[in-house]
Amino acid sequence: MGMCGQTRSPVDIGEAAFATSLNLLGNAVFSMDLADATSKLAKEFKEVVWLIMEEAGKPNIADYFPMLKWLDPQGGRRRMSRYFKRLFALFDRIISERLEGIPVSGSKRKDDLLDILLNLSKDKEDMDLVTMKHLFLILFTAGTDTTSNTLEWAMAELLVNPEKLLKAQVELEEVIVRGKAIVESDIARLPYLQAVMKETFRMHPAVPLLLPRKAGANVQVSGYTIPVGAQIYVNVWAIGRDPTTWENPEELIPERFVDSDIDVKGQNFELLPFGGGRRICPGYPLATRLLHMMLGSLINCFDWKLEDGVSAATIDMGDMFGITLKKAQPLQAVPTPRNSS
Ligand code: HEM
Repeated sequence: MGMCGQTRSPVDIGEAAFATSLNLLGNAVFSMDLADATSKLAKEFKEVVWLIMEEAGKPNIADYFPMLKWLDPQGGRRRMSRYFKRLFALFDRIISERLEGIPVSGSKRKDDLLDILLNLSKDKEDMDLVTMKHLFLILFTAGTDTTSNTLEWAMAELLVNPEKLLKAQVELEEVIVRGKAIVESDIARLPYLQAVMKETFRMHPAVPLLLPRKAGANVQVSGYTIPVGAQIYVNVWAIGRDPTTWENPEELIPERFVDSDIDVKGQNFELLPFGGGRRICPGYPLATRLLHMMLGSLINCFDWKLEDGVSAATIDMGDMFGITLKKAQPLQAVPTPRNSS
């Protein structure tokens, strides 16, 4: 980012955010920098997680015509099992190096998730290596793309609404210092930044239909019968843009969340980007912290403009529907370092 700032060249915001999320998760789980461009293992890891997310987002005709499932007409299942094998081979390598006591290069490891699970596995039979690897799989797939897509949308919305970007930057200058990265303890003192994040969650929920659920019994909801066994999708994208709930739902108005009690913890049904109830996203406390820190730091350390030839009027703000809601055209933006005041 700093280099792009010096050469005034554009940054692919989604890609930078993906690498950052992978790096933060990699540190928490394995004490490893999985975005390290010089590490072969990190490169392979990043590539496989990216391929899995790409594949998971592709529409599959067999989902609409289940009798075609066994045929795997688009080859998605075959490709996905190849990617899972590659990722599990990487997990195997990381786990066996840890068991053999090989130190993690360049890191001061202290009770990361892998250590905790390995210790747990000594007493608990059901915490075996297979369970661990599946847990890592879900953490890395559920935690990276969702976070990076949300950050990309937040930046895109601020770049097409420069007056909101300026307002967020002014708040940061007043509360922190201009040009400084923000830390977790700063977040509580930045209500406008929090409101920008909530507005982004409302307009661009990363998992637009949540994860599918199955009705456990026949139920009546608003006069409709939902039969036992039916697959249920909750369209939080549509809920976030419902004009009977939100005034001017297509506009970015973070102010609607300033002095409002509405939060993303599953209690306010008009804003459910992380779902709710027993299956609410377990990563939401981590994701919200990461997002505030990433967005706050990006806009406090740099001024931003859209790449040459693109303006707020011409930028493509369309989304690409997949398992996560991605910006169809990757956001390219040019940073200029902001000097500390
Ligand atoms: C902006 C970031 C994120 C968003 C919007 C998001 C959203 C969601 C949603 C909507 C669900 C399904 C909940 C439901 O159906 O009620 C989910 C599940 C899940 N998320 Fe997240 N998530 C994010 C980040 C993360 C992170 C950082 C992690 C972990 C590191 C994570 C781990 C998980 C896991 C493990 C599940 C499955 C839970 C289960 O099946 O019970 N997520 N997430």
